[in-house]
Amino acid sequence: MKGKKHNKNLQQAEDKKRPDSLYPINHERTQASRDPQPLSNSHNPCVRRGKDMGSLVDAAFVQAPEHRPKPTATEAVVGIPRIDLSPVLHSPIPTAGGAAPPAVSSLLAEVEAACRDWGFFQVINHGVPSELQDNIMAASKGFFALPAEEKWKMKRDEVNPLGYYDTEHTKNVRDWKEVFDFIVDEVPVPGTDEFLSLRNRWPEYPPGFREACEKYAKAVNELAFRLLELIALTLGLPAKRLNGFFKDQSSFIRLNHYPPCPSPHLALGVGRHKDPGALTILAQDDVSGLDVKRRSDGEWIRVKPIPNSYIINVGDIVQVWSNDKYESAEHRVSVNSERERFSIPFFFNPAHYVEVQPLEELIDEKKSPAKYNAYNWGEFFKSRKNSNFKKLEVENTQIYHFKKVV
Ligand SMILES: O=C(O)CCC(=O)C(=O)O
Ligand SMILES: [Fe+2]
Repeated sequence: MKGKKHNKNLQQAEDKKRPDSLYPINHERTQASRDPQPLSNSHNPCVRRGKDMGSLVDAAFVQAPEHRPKPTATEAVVGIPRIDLSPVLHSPIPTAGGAAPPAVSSLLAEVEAACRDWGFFQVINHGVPSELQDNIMAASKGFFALPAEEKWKMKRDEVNPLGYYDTEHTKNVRDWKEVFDFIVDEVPVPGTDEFLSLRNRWPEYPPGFREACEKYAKAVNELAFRLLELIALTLGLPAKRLNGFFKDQSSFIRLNHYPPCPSPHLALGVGRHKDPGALTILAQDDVSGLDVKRRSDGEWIRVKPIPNSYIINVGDIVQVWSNDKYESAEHRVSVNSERERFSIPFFFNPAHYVEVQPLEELIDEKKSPAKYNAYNWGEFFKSRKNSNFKKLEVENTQIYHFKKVV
């Protein structure tokens, strides 16, 4: 993989061959891809080093040719909208959009256009103290730098999907990353099974890890509710119309670490996907990598990091609630061979028992009938988590499975 000539040969072979035949793959490796094993390199858990292999990308990570990133990222002249939240930072959000002061009305218009045209936007002046973001980033870096044995003490299993994990698959291709997940509200929810009554795992090292995570979660949770209320207003609903769904919320935070990748043109940090929850609030460091699929032409657009901002995207649940007024946009994470990248998404999810369906106020049986059948969020979440845990032969649950046939 090191020599230029070898790279060139790989490049030429790319579009002609299936991914599995790109490398000198022996049967043992292919088998290992089907049944992921813990990897032993603590600094770069995705790279396998072997006598005969140098440091190659395991076949499990290789994307099909049509899903591989282009050698250079596209940075749009007009990228995802940047929205200044200061009009609602220090004053309460009005209960109805119509009664809003002019600065809030124009903010609502910006949020509405961003959700409609991109499904993504960046926010500045969001109210989360930068110190909390710095602390959790430092905690995340400290944790992922631990020896593999230490991280495995926190390893996720089939009963409790929280904690450390380095073999997640997106659409059945392994992601070039390691993660640590924790839930925001650790309250037992009556009537839920073991899988859904989640308990956080907290590592002993680095010191202060838990405190940094919990303080950060509290602050971003406030931002999440503020965004939810703005979105409700843009749908012509009372500001707090959606808040009830988040009593007993199942939101969780993920610490993502994308190590440098020797073949960034073949693998992805996270394969293309749409977030299944309501909203995602993402902090990223200064290494770019998030690509959003532009709705107008299907082009992958790289999101430029803005220090101390958040990237917001609407998830599948907002798509269903809004009956397709807003669509959850496809995105992915590209990796690079030089620098590791850290990101921290907050997945704002309702209670497990919520039945997700188009909001009745937005439905008119004649003019705009409901486009989705109701589905249970807990069941959906569970089937998604199970499919990310193992490589399956079939596609996992998607909201279009609940789309009504008209
Ligand atoms: O790391 C990122 O920029 C995005 C990660 C992401 O899309 C996800 O974890 O769902
Ligand atoms: Fe995502």
